[in-house]
Amino acid sequence: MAVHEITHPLIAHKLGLMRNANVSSKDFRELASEVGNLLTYEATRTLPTERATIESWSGDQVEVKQIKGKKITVVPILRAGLGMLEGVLELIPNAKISVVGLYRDEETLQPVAYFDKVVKNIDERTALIVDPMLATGGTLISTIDLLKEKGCKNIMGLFLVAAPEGIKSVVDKHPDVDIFTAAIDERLDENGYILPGLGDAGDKIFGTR
Ligand SMILES: O=P(O)(O)OC[C@H]1O[C@H](OP(=O)(O)OP(=O)(O)O)[C@H](O)[C@@H]1O
Ligand SMILES: O=c1cc[nH]c(=O)[nH]1
Ligand SMILES: [Mg+2]
Repeated sequence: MAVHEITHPLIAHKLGLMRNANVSSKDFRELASEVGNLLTYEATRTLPTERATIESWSGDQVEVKQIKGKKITVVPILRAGLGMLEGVLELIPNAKISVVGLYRDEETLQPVAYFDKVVKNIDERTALIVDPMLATGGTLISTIDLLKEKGCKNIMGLFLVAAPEGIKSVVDKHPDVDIFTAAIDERLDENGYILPGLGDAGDKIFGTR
């Protein structure tokens, strides 16, 4: 497993706008999607390619590269993961989508799973989990457990902000999973919120705060 903090200036700038207490839902949603797009570009950098021969505009046979194998299923975690989905799909528009629904119980901070609709041949695909926040790590660990139970072997996760405590828990439990995050923040507060963080990402994306 590797944890990648993507320190690109565009990502840093957009994340800075999202941290503003007065950011509107419209702006937060647009920025979540844009950062999701940029993280996808980074996370797909190491996808294996293969050579193929095609007929080009001139009628000549030319060798091109294409992504090898069964490719990707994008796994947005409801609700907040939906806020990044459009930006991810802009770069991999043919990806199959496997939706999972989990929320974090506000008292216990434990994840509660309430929905999953995963593509059938997930054992042949790389799963790209998308969720703005990796806090205690409980939600991500449950999602990875679920995907592995269904046979998925290659798993990556995209996050806007991750807490060191959550990253450690995920690395301990699932050392094979690659994590790409726009920022590794300082710590969790006593309610399990990331500091400095973004606040409640789901509420901001859906305007329910
Ligand atoms: O790492 P954890 O401590 O498990 O917390 C992270 C989870 O919390 C948030 O979801 P939330 O429970 O607020 O659900 P929502 O997306 O429906 O708002 C966030 O989008 C992650 O899914
Ligand atoms: O900081 C946090 C932690 C969990 N969920 C959020 O939306 N934000
Ligand atoms: Mg929420």
